[in-house]
Amino acid sequence: MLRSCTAGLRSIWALRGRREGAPRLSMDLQPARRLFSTEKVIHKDWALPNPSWSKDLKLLFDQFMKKCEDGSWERLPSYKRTSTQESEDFKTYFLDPKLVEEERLSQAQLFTRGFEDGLGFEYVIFKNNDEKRTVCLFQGGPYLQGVPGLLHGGAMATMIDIALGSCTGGAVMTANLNINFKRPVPLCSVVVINSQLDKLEGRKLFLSCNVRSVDEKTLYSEATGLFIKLDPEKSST
Ligand SMILES: CCCCCCCCCCCCCCCC(=O)SCCNC(=O)CCNC(=O)[C@H](O)C(C)(C)COP(=O)(O)OP(=O)(O)OC[C@H]1O[C@@H](n2cnc3c(N)ncnc32)[C@H](O)[C@@H]1OP(=O)(O)O
Repeated sequence: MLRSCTAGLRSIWALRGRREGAPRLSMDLQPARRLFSTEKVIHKDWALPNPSWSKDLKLLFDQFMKKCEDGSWERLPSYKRTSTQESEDFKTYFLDPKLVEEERLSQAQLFTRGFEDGLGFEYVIFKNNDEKRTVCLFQGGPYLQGVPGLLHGGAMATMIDIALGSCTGGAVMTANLNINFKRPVPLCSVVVINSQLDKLEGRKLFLSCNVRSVDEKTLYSEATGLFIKLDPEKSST
């Protein structure tokens, strides 16, 4: 595990070195091309393998991609920024434009996707629509440390929230999240989050999940969540 983490860090440093050189090169580019490359970063799908992914993560990814071939499972793409349509949909609920300046909003991005490759949240979610469940493959990088050598519980809570939320679809918000942390998660290891929709009651979605090691022998956490479908008649702010 330690070796794969060190190897991961080495490839991260290699990537960082390359990226640090990138702005100098782009100085020569025409503005239109610069805009194009920025657009490419914004629209990049981050739920795909990169050099920081460990052997375990790549292996599981390949297994689930196979399951997608007959259409029973789908890989959910993941972007740094919400699409214009999604942002517009959410504005229906959060109407007060004074809350966040437009300029700040234009810089906004999903914080799980704000890290350099391998340093933060590396994850991909697969969804089985018929069974109303998802599987999230997650590798927490070195910047997510809490207790030395271990993943921060808040990072785990974030991934659990996202994993549970991926079982819902549409405009929902987390109203309640309960987590039992049973075993600490080693930093840079891969965990599997199995989530399911247990019950739908009006606008309330009751969900649960468990977090296990790749070999399924270690149960790291169990959680339940309540998500509420937003009511267009109500403003939440
Ligand atoms: C559109 C396209 C989307 C695409 C998008 C893509 C985004 C790319 C992925 C990003 C993924 C990031 C995932 C981040 C997910 C967060 O981080 S969400 C942020 C954290 N959560 C919050 O800030 C929520 C704050 N709370 C609220 O805004 C409001 O309380 C809520 C949750 C919207 C509910 O308010 P409300 O609509 O007025 O509902 P309300 O009438 O109070 O309650 C409805 C029912 O739920 C019950 N209820 C409400 N809260 C609770 C509670 N805490 N416990 C128990 N019961 C409760 C009520 O008792 C009521 O029950 P019934 O009487 O109907 O039986």
